[in-house]
Amino acid sequence: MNNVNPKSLIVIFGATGDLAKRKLFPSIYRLYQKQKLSDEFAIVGVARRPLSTYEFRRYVTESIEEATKQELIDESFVSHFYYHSLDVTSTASYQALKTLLEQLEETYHLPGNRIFYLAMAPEFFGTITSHLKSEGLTATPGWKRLVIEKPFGHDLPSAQKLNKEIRQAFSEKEIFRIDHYLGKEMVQNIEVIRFANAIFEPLWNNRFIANIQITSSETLGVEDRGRYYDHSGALRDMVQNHMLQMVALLAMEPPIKLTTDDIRSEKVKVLRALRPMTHDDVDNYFVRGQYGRGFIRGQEVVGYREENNVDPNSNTETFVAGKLMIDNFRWAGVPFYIRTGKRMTEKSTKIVVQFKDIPMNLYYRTSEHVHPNLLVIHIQPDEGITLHLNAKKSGESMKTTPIKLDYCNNCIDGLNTPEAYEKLLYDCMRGDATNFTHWDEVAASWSFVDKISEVWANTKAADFPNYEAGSMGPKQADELLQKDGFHWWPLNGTM
Ligand SMILES: NC(=O)C1=CN([C@@H]2O[C@H](COP(=O)(O)OP(=O)(O)OC[C@H]3O[C@@H](n4cnc5c(N)ncnc54)[C@H](OP(=O)(O)O)[C@@H]3O)[C@@H](O)[C@H]2O)C=CC1
Ligand SMILES: O=C1O[C@H](COP(=O)(O)O)[C@@H](O)[C@H](O)[C@H]1O
Repeated sequence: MNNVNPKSLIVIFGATGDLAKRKLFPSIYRLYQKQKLSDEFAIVGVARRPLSTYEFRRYVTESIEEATKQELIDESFVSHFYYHSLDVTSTASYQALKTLLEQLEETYHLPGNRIFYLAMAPEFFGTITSHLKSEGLTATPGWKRLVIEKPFGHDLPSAQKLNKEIRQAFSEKEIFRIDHYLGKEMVQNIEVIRFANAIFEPLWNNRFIANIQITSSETLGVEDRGRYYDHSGALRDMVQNHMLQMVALLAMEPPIKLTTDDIRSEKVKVLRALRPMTHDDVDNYFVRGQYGRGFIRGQEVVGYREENNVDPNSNTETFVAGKLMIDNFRWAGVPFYIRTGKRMTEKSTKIVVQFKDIPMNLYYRTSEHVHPNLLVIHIQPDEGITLHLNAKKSGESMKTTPIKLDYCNNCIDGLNTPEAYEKLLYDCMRGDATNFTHWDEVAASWSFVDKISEVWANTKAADFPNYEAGSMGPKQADELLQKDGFHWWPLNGTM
């Protein structure tokens, strides 16, 4: 396949914001360095503040230098960047933007392929797409694509409303809903580990797997996103999208082919097979937490309720643990435990697949306990796979000892492992939507999550804050597994 993208023009709405600065500009630069962009490309940044194109180029350069911690060597790169000041809520300046796009397409000999990237607050998504259409910016001789950031709605009804709005201007095939976890190297590796290895797929079911644990922990607090986060919480911010996407990839049936539609349709089936929570189930299956004061790497940090733009009596959860059951033939009876939170002990995303115990312990006289086999998929910061087995303890007669077979992905690729946004942008430019979420996945995820948020919205969490910053969350999250005879496997590799 040709590794260079088709000639296209990218319009970034929200070009002066945090996402553009930290993720999008550095990713475009890396694609340029790797010669994955066509020689002729143009990027137009859009935001309200009045900047000249010269000032914007300076800003892009600084953003990239800050992100890559290197001086931007290739000056010609930023000469492809242009700026247009516009308030997206008013149609007044869309015509001038249209003229700019047409001029650039002429200058760069572009065939009219346009990517509209909405790196802006979600309340603007519907307005922007409607104005793009009414002002004629979507009427282009080439293809058009819309990249849309999360959150995609706040619940199912708002997501449906938003979807209806953007579908007035873009078809489902033209919409690329970003879930940046799907761009992570080891998340993409889940399919390969499962479907390219004869030893796993036969065991990948309720006859051999005891439970699956997915943890995504962060040490950061809400930082400067209190205004958004206090209305969202961890359930909407992390579970509805990233966590459920990982569940879907782990649990889906092998797709007929590795095409976008085949993979997505298998993922949707999993999300639809999630056992819906009844009002009474929520307390038994889900745990919420909110951090109080504590220490992160020896530094004292404030509690969630003391953060900027957070209600001092906030009932918003910054931690969620849950037990999901997938009611289908393959997974009946196997709990999928998920856990995610802010201000936890360490920054780590890991999946642990715990296999069932051997039917009988032949070594009970010499080894009281034979360690369960575990397959650990390290998503971040270290990327790799560890298989936990048992072997004979050296020098001892038939005594077992746990051993690990380790594969480290980023030890080989090191800093060259492409960043999630880099890969997703590249996919979008090539029109590959596999690692973006289809509307059906979004809808099924909201249906599941809405039941939990409804219950939580109507019941105040009496014990908030219920975990200390720097800990692994409230004790109820441990009890969730203890009730089933399991425990969370530690993240630091000591099993
Ligand atoms: N930041 C992150 O790490 C992540 C962000 N996201 C999502 O990405 C999106 C953007 O987030 P983020 O970059 O953090 O947001 P910021 O608040 O940092 O940036 C918002 C951008 O929108 C522009 N803007 C605001 N109002 C208008 C308007 N009326 N007309 C034109 N431009 C406007 C702002 O520029 P100006 O003030 O000059 O108009 C700014 O460029 C959100 O949907 C967020 O949820 C998702 C995952 C991670
Ligand atoms: O989407 C989000 O993800 C980040 C965590 O992403 P990661 O790649 O650093 O694991 C989270 O901090 C943020 O709250 C959420 O909106």
